[in-house]
Amino acid sequence: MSSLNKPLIILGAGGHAAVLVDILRQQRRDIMAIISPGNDVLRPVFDGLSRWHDNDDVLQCAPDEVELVNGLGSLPGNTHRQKLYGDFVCKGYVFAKVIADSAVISPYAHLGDGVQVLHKAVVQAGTDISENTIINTASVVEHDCCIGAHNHLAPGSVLSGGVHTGNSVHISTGAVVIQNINIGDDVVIGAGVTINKNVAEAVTVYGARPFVKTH
Ligand SMILES: CC(=O)SCCNC(=O)CCNC(=O)[C@H](O)C(C)(C)COP(=O)(O)OP(=O)(O)OC[C@H]1O[C@@H](n2cnc3c(N)ncnc32)[C@H](O)[C@@H]1OP(=O)(O)O
Repeated sequence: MSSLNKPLIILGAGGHAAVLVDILRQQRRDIMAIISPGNDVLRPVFDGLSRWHDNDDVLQCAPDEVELVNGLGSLPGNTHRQKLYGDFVCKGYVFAKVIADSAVISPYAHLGDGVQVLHKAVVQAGTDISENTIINTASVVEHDCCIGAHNHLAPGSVLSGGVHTGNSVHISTGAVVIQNINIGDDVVIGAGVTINKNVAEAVTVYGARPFVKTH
């Protein structure tokens, strides 16, 4: 169970982490540190925050003293974000939810630990979103959807009512899924694609295939 009061440690210091820290600073959340293992040039949004260099630096804090924020972004085929989440959950740590103030979340939706809902995203009533999933900027998850763990709904993607996704699904920027579709585990839906049939697990769907129907 996550709390709004515990100090946060941000794992990662790239573009996705920058968006999250921006949201959290606007909400005046207590950020204890960001962890940036490399020699990245730090962005202005991180100014004034303590910088740690190793993910294991988290272990100096007991799991009940802090909450973690998964600052790694998610692209098709890259499992670092999911692995990082699993490694720290196994050690007893909890990942905080990050919800932008401009997001619209129904009180009748359920969000799992570590779910991130970014600016202008909408999550409608009856929807369930499992752990460590990103609902990215301006994406829409309509009523009664069931979204698996470790999904990434990239910016501007739209899931109509009653869509079910498995775990580790990536729905790319601007993709659209019509109502009551089932999408299997480990699927990638390409940018801008419209999905109107169920998708079996572990496939990538991309490219335009317009139909022309005579009236
Ligand atoms: C805040 C953020 O930035 S979050 C990150 C958002 N980014 C995303 O969501 C990533 C989206 N990625 C995609 O859509 C990718 O194109 C994928 C994953 C669907 C496919 O990637 P790959 O398997 O590497 O395919 P690849 O790039 O080799 O393209 C193969 C062919 O399909 C075409 N193609 C690839 N994706 C698409 C697409 N979405 N729509 C139409 N055509 C496409 C390519 O142009 C290429 O055609 P060509 O051979 O005639 O040149």
